[in-house]
Amino acid sequence: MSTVIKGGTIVAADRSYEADILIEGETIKAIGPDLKGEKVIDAAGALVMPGGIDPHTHLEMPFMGTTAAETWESGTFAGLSGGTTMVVDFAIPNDKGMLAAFDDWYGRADRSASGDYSFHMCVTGWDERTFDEMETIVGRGINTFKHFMAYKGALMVNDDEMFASFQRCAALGALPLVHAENGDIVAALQQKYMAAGVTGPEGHAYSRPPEVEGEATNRAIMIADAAGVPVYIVHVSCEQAHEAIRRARQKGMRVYGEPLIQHLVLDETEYFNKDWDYAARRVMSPPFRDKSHQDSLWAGLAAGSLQIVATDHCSFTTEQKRFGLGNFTKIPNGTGGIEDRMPVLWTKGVETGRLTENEFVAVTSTNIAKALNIYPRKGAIVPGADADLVVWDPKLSKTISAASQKSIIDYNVFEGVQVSGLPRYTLSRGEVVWSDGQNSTPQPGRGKFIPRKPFPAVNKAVSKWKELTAPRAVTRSPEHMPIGV
Ligand SMILES: NC(=O)NCCC(=O)O
Ligand SMILES: [Zn+2]
Ligand SMILES: [Zn+2]
Repeated sequence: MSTVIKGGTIVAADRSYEADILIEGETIKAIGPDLKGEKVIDAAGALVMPGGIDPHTHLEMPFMGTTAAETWESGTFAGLSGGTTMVVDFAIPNDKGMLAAFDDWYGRADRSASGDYSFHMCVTGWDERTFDEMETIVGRGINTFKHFMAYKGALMVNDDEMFASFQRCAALGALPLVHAENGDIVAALQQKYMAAGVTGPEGHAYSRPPEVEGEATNRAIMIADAAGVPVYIVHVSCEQAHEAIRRARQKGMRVYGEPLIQHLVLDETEYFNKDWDYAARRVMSPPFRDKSHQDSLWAGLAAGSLQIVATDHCSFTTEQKRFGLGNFTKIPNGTGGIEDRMPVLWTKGVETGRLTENEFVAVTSTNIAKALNIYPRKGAIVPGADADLVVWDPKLSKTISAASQKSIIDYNVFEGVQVSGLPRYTLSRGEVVWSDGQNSTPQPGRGKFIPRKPFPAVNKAVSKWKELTAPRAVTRSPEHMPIGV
């Protein structure tokens, strides 16, 4: 079966141009004028872009004594409705280790995902089994390992554990990811504010100030440099963290920075809302910041010091958030955004002139595919690529509302935000899986695991340079040595 997408403007990360796209089976066959296919998709007046990739989700994540309520079925379908055709979720090893975690995550995604997916594997401690299992995990198609510098007593790793894991990543051609917040300081500040009677969601924001994130970001970067490996900092929320990334990149270090759509658009005043539920629903780590930090993140995306926009979609119901009534440290951390990332970024970014349409494609898809080593199978409109495509209609608009969303959560942190720019159609490997106004439904089990090979180039370059510039012993001939000592 062949399909042609007709009459649209292709928007890629590097340019925009008018052409049709011919799809055969699951992949792009040809790009050019006047192409013909058995089925025609109308893209007149629309932009055709690579499907969005959300590199940071936590679907059905067991966390803080509960499990994120957004499921693989609802989450991936919500993503497709907003133009996201692939997600990368975080597998968390329990006592049974990484291989069991992989099987667990794979089993649920395989049964339920409507769109394609991959996983990052979390490193939550360090021992011989972890060392060995990392290699097996790379063999299973995972090239990224996540480290939490926060969540003391749960997921947090210390510097020595992180350094050991980063060295292992370097050896395996894998990329370490880091949640950068100083977990010791956060734990101390949590106690301080609770003791002072600040028990509501605002205490969450007070206990995680930007300095705590900036310090940890800088430390993670330095540890990666010492280990001779690139590093990817997730959910960069503030100028302090952005500054550390900018500084490192200026020195030639390979550091990637990922702000979230939430941090770009929502600010800390959300936590001061008089309605406890309203504020608690917005509790996530790092917390929302003030407008000056938002300006820094937008500038970073335009300047290239930040390259990726994600969601960290980790959605809990209001009932789950209420576990933290009377103690903000018990409010499950996480917010949603998978459905709204692309429309909100388009509206607040491209429609305002903060981003070009090509930068939009870069930060929602192409840069991510490159950073995760699945380019150009994903993130590109070229012959041979998977036909994951969005026919994006800049004239379609809506007001975001929990009442009409595809996500199964009972609220939406973007409630009331007006967006213009939405998918007219979303295609996943050649099939229309979302069609505006047509009652599209989830197709659980349709999504495929996308294996990701180790990095051939960047890790090799970093370790080669490290080796060339490594400190070496000075060779001294006997006449330059003291005698008789
Ligand atoms: N971000 C957040 O608050 N929850 C999800 C887990 C994480 O990424 O830290
Ligand atoms: Zn995190
Ligand atoms: Zn996360």
